[in-house]
Amino acid sequence: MLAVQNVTRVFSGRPAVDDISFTVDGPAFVGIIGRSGAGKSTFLRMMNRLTDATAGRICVEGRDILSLRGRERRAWQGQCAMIFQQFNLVPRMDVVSNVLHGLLNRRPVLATLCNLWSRADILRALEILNRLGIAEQAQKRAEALSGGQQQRVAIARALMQDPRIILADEPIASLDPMNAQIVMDTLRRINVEDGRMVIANLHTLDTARRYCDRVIGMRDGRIVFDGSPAQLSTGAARDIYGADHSFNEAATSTALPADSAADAAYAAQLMA
Ligand SMILES: Nc1ncnc2c1ncn2[C@@H]1O[C@H](COP(=O)(O)OP(=O)(O)OP(=O)(O)O)[C@@H](O)[C@H]1O
Repeated sequence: MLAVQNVTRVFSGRPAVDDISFTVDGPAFVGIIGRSGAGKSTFLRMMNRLTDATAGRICVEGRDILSLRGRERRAWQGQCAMIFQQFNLVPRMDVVSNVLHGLLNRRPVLATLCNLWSRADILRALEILNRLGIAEQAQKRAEALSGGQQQRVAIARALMQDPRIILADEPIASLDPMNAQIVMDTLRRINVEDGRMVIANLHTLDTARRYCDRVIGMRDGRIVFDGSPAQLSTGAARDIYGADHSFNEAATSTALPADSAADAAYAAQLMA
């Protein structure tokens, strides 16, 4: 499904991503970990063509998406939705309009400027919000929601694009542990239930171990680990983070609560 072949991105003579290659066969949940500056965001930005690569190919079902131009490039950007650490919602706009903005690059500019959405689009946005457990927030301004709710709105906006791949750049880095768990559970559901590939840059090892099928470790622009969560030992993590023997895993932990009341309530909602 995805083949990353010898991809490099150089900024001012220095490689931010340095000749990386890997393949993913199905709609897996892939976590990318590594210290700040390892090249994780640059890779995601090349995947969705926000940043050009200096060299290499990224093939999705046989098509090199790095070579797409103009309309084809924009169509590709619609197929791989991006989720950001800071949610990137329009704060003063209501939730459902924020979700509808996932359709931006599919409709005429004038219709968007006049806020003209079809009934079918609005119903779909509400359906997605309902699926993510935040339908009752639909009419509130985005800025009135908690961080975790805002990130779920951002996920809803991404789903509105009906993407094949979801790229999440540190999606829980601004959230408290409970909301971090809710957002990660939501991404996992979308991965499992819809069969959409998720590639998430993560800053905590325990999150990568708990949610990912596969973990890629980057250091100085290169892949230094590629394996299952079970293979991600403390020693492997030490290599990825370039740390010495004093490396303490707790420093990369969100300390997710395993059985808090909020988790139980969310789990009940998922099973309803
Ligand atoms: N637009 C740019 N211009 C110049 N250098 C850049 C640019 N974007 C990224 N870099 C550099 O590329 C390297 C990798 O950055 P990148 O943001 O990809 O790392 P990261 O692993 O995502 O780190 P973080 O977790 O802090 O976001 C860094 O040295 C960064 O300074």
